[in-house]
Amino acid sequence: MQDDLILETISVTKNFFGDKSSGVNNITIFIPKGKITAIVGESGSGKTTLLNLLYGTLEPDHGEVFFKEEQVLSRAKGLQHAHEVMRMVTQNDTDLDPRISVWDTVCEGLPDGDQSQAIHLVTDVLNLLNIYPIREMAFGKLSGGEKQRVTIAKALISRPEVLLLDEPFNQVDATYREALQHDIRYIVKDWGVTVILVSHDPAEILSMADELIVLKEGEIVENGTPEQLYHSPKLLYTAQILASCTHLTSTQAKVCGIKSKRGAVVVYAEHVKISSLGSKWLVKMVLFKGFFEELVIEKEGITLRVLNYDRRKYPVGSKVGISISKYFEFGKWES
Ligand SMILES: Nc1ncnc2c1ncn2[C@@H]1O[C@H](COP(=O)(O)OP(=O)(O)OP(=O)(O)O)[C@@H](O)[C@H]1O
Repeated sequence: MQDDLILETISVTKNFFGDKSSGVNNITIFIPKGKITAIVGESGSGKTTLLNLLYGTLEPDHGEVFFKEEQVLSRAKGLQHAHEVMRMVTQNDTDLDPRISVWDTVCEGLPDGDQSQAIHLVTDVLNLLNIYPIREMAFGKLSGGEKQRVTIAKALISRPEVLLLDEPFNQVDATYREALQHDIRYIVKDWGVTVILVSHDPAEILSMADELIVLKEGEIVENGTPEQLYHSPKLLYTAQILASCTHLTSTQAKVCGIKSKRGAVVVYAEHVKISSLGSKWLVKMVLFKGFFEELVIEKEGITLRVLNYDRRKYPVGSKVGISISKYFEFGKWES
C-alpha cells in the first residue's frame, strides 16, 4: 500500500440475501491518511455496510480490506492491531453505562498507560466539545445531542488512527452543529486522525470532507473532492445529493429558456438570478433563511428555487423574471 494511504478495500462484496440487491458489490477504495473522506449516497445505498466492513464488524463475502499492510478480518475472529487503532461512532451508541458521569465515561477511552497528561487532555477535549460544564452528570441523563458529543469525545481521547463516524451529528441542535463540525475538523487535522464520515447532510459533507465517495445501489458511481463533484457532477444522482437543485426534463428545460438535447437538466438554486428580462414566474413561497430568502417560483407547472439577497422585494403572489447562469445536462446513462 502507498505511504499516503491508510485503508484500502479490494473488490469487496457483502450481500445479505445472496444476491446483489443488498449490501455492497465489488468495492475498491483507497482512503488517504489524515484526510476526511465522506461516503455519500441515498438511503440503502450501502454506506453503513461499507463502514462496518472497514471496521471489521462485518466480514466480506469476497474481497479484502487492508489497514496499512495488515488484512482486516472480522472482529468476531479475534482482536487485531487494526481493530485497536480504529474507533467507530454511530448515531445510536447504546453500550455506554447510563450511571457513569460524563468525565468518567470519557476517561474510559484513555489509552492504557497514558495517564500523565490525562486531566489536561480530558479537560481540553471536554471543552472543545462543549461538555465540560456537564462533566459531573450521569450519561443516561443527557440529551441525544449531548450523548453524541460524549461518544465522540470518548472515541477521540483514545487517539485513534482512524475514526469512523456514522451520522455523528444528527442529534446535535442546528445552532451548535456547525461549530461542532468545525471543531471536529480542527482536532482531527491537528492530531492527524483519518476520518471516514457517513452523512446525509450536504452542508456537512461539503464543509467537512476532503474526499467524497458516492455510492448507489451498493456500487461506487463517482468519487473526487467536494469541489469537483459539486461543480462538475458526472451524474444527476450526485448533483441531487450535494446541492439544492431542480431536475428538469428537456421539455421542462425549454420553459426555462434552456435547449437541451441530452434528456435531463439540473439547475442549482444559486444559478437562478432574478432579472428584469424574461417571462414572468409566480412567487409561490418565500422561505426566510436569515440573511437571504429562498423564493419558490412556478411557471407552467415547473417549480424552481431562487436565492434572493434583496429581501422582502418579491412577496408571495408577485411575478419575477429570471435568468439561469449555469446548468448541468445529463444523458440517459448519467442518472
Ligand atoms: N444486517 C442486514 N441484514 C439484511 N440486510 C441488510 C443488513 N444490513 C444492511 N442491509 C441491506 O443492505 C442495503 C444497504 O444498507 P446500508 O444500511 O448499508 O445502507 P445505508 O446507505 O447506510 O442506508 P441509510 O442511509 O438508510 O442508513 C439495504 O438494502 C439494507 O436493507
